This record gives sequence, structure tokens and C-alpha cells, in this order.
Amino acid sequence: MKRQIDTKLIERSIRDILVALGDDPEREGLKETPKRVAKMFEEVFEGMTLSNDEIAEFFGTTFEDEALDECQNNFVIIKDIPIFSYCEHHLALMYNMLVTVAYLPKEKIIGLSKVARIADMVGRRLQLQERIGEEIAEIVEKVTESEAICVLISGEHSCMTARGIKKQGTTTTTVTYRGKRMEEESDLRQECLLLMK
Ligand SMILES: Nc1nc2c(ncn2[C@@H]2O[C@H](COP(=O)(O)OP(=O)(O)OP(=O)(O)O)[C@@H](O)[C@H]2O)c(=O)[nH]1
Ligand SMILES: [Zn+2]
Repeated sequence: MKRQIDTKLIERSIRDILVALGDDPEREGLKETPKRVAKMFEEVFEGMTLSNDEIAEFFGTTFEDEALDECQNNFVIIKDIPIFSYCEHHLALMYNMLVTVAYLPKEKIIGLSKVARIADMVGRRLQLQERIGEEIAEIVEKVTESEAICVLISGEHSCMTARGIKKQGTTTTTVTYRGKRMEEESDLRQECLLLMK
């Protein structure tokens, strides 16, 4: 069940912020700003209205194919999915984010676009980069029942490039492994990472 975002409360809060900044929320350029921001939040935080189970259910289109019985070690890799997110510490934009998802199909394969939809929706939450990887891996595992999943993410955090320490061009890379085979087989982890890069 999709949760509703309280847009009226967001509008009031943004108006308060404009006043706190010493500006006039009634002036022409700002009159519609609280409404615009509330609408933008509804869009960019849509993932906060859904649980991981719901995302798995909505974007869980899978197929079964006899050919899959023959190949227990053939990775599927969906590379460089661009997403945006917002860091939960500063509400600052994470940008130039590229997500690569690899998994070993067991009996089911997931529709390729669904992987991108899952990554996109997980990004639309107040996040940590590490948690984006964990949540994508968890949802892909729920949908595919795969025993070997890896999520590689690289991205820039505006809270680190445009404020504070201001180190432009710094990128952060996170790697998330999930599943029994990934835990147990270090060769598989290495092979997978090599293929993803
Ligand atoms: N691990 C991790 N840290 C993050 C992420 N996004 C932001 N941060 C960090 O969260 C930390 C928050 O630190 P604080 O000391 O509480 O906040 P701050 O005073 O604004 O820190 P500075 O950014 O160093 O100015 C900072 O080091 C951020 O770089 C993320 O996705 N993962
Ligand atoms: Zn931040």
C-alpha cells in the first residue's frame, strides 16, 4: 500500500524556512516555491512511500527458461544505471551515480528494465550510499532468489563537493555482496567484480 507524503506540511515547512532565511515568501518569485518544492519532494522521495517488499512486488517481473538449468555460473550484469539520491545527513544531492547490478540466475531471470526501476526507486529515498547498495541487493534477492548478487555503486555527494570540505571530483565507490554463494566463494566474488568493471 503506497503511503501518502504530507505535501501540505512540506509546503508550510518550506514557507517557514524562507522566513527563517529572512526572505519574503509572498514576493513574486517565491509565492509558488513551497508548492513547487512539495511537488518535487513527492517525485524525488517517491521511494519513501513504498517498502522493499512492495518494490519487489511492483517490479518483480521474472521469467523461467529451461536453458537456465544448464548454466549455474553465468552472470547477468546490468551496467551503469544512472540514478539520483539525497543524503540523509544534509538532504544534499548525490549525483553522477552509476549503479551496476550483477547476479547469477537460479531458476528465474528478472526483466532487465525492472533492475533499473528498482535502483531508481531505492535512490528516491533519504539515503546513505552504502544502504542504496544493500536495499537494491535485498530486493533483487527477493525477486530472483539468486544466491549470488553484487551491487557496485559510484557517485558524488554534493555535501562533500559543494559545501563543507568542498573536494570536487571526489567519487565514492561501494560494493555490496549478497547471497550464500557470494559469501562462500571468494573466486566468484572476484570474477563478478572483474566482469562488472
Ligand atoms: N558513509 C557515508 N557517509 C555519508 C554519506 N553521505 C554523507 N555522508 C557523511 O556524513 C557525515 C556527517 O558528518 P557530521 O560531522 O555529522 O556532519 P558535518 O559537520 O556537516 O560534516 P562535514 O561534511 O565534514 O562538514 C559526513 O562525513 C558526510 O560526508 C553516505 O552516503 N555514506
Ligand atoms: Zn551529506
